[in-house]
Amino acid sequence: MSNSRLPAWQAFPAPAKLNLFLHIVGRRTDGYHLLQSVFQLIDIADTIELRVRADGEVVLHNPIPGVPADSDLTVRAARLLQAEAGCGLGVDIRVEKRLPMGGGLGGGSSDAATVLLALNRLWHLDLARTRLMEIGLKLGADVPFFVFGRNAFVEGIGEIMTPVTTPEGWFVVLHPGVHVPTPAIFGAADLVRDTPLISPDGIDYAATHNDMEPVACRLFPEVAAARDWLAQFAPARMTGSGACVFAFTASQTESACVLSRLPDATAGFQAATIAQHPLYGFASD
Ligand SMILES: C[C@@](CO)(OP(=O)(O)O)[C@H](O)COP(=O)(O)OP(=O)(O)OC[C@H]1O[C@@H](n2ccc(N)nc2=O)[C@H](O)[C@@H]1O
Ligand SMILES: Nc1ncnc2c1ncn2[C@@H]1O[C@H](COP(=O)(O)OP(=O)(O)O)[C@@H](O)[C@H]1O
Repeated sequence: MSNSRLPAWQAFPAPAKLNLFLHIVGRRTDGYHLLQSVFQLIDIADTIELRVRADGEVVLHNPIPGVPADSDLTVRAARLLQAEAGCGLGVDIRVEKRLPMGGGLGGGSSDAATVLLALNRLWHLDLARTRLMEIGLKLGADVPFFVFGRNAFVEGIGEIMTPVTTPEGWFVVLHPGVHVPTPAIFGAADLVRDTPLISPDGIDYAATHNDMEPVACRLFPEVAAARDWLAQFAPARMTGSGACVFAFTASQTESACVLSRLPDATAGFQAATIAQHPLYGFASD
């Protein structure tokens, strides 16, 4: 095929999430932890560019330094979808990373979900959302949420979803500049694993917390320092297994004002809430 006959690249967003709270409520027999959490979509995103190939190959054109192409969640998502749907088409992939890796913002999982949703359309698979969520769970516990595509009360290890309406506004998000390894937090002896169950109806956010936060703050004082700086302006907590911390503000002006006071050495950004994944319509219900 000559270059002029190649299909065009198409760009698709992969938004981040914040865990507005994260309770650990038990443990499965295989050691995986059972959670209750509200996952909130925000409008900062990676961009995934895709171009369909007729030869069945899945090719990542710009691997992330330190992540071999075969391990990249975008490549793994495309190959798993090919296998599960019995599809003979392939895809060229380019990933423009904006979301810090290992920040608790779900970047890798969102990249994978965007590949599943976009290829569902580009490969004309027409798989139902529930089927794509099942496939996504094989890639990571956060992937089903992004395929679900709406802010949700999430249970199990990340596969049970109840849609929730969350307050609209702006978050200030700080990256403390450390990498918190998720397995180290889940494996810690002092991790609280028996927080009482709550109901998704009428959540009192002030009465919630992130069970992983005290462990992350003990292991990485930088996380505690970032949270405590932010807490001068608004209630602040950690997302997921860290390292990012966030605070909610009602307006962009307010979040910009907090960011303007951020010490030079600390990385931070603002992001607005979104109610629905931009590729929500790419799977049928
Ligand atoms: C806690 C969350 C909340 O969103 O953290 P973030 O990754 O977003 O920070 C996720 O559920 C993280 O799930 P996931 O992203 O799949 O975790 P991984 O890094 O793949 O898991 C690493 C290890 O943590 C343990 N693990 C993970 C998920 C879980 N519900 N229970 C566990 O015990 C397992 O030992 C697993 O092998
Ligand atoms: N496309 C990808 N983007 C980010 N991380 C990826 C990707 N593919 C594989 N990974 C791996 O997944 C790990 C978790 O990344 P990420 O999802 O950004 O963090 P978190 O789960 O804390 O939000 C990374 O450290 C990296 O090794």
